[in-house]
Amino acid sequence: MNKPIIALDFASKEQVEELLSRFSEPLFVKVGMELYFQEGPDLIRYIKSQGHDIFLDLKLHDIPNTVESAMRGLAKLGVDMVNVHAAGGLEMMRAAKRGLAGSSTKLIAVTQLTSTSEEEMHEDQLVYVSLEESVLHYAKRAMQAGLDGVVCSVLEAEAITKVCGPDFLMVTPGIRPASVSADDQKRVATPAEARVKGSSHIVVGRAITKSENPAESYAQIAAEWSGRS
Ligand SMILES: O=C(O)c1cc(=O)[nH]c(=O)n1[C@@H]1O[C@H](COP(=O)(O)O)[C@@H](O)[C@H]1O
Repeated sequence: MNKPIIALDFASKEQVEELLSRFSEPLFVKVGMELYFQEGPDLIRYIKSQGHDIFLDLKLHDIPNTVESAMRGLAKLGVDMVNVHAAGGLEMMRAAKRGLAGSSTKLIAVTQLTSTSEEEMHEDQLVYVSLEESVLHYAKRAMQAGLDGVVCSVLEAEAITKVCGPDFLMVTPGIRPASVSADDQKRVATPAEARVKGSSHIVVGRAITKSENPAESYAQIAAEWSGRS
């Protein structure tokens, strides 16, 4: 069972140090735009020096040439996973993969954000299919482009496995233990539901980082995710 990925949605290295100081084991952490835009590659090198795996979540979405060049730069950081928006298209995803050639960094594509409801997808994107159909379409395109998997919600995981097979990564944010508020997330599920529905990884931010005792919350979530509780 892969470790839960902790979303380090912080504004500074000091906050990262404070959180990491509460753990004694190697973690899988996610660095997103908020943190990376303020602390940059030095922070990535720092987290790696502490022995943690990193998902660098910058959700690239641009013309293929720009994405390929950006990925060539990110490949040098030696992170474990990066992502693009599947909405950037098949050619953009292929370009992203070319940019990572020679590195072992996994590349995944965001399908529909877990903060998006079906109604919002219709209104904002004028995409008039079901949300699951849209996510499945993006998953198929990501697979066709040779990517390692997708970011999706737990609610679509079973349908994606049927089409893309069990080895295709399904990294699922929008994870909330039963007692925790959904905040801005619309398509949420518990760690246990993620296991049952076949997620390969869960991403958990606020349920850990805003908790009174992050290490204890992490341990509870990891136990539920792995079926030990
Ligand atoms: O790519 C992501 O990581 C991502 C995709 C998505 O569809 N939904 C989503 O919530 N995320 C990220 O996952 C994390 C979820 O954080 P919490 O809602 O606090 O658990 C945030 O860092 C989001 O940026």
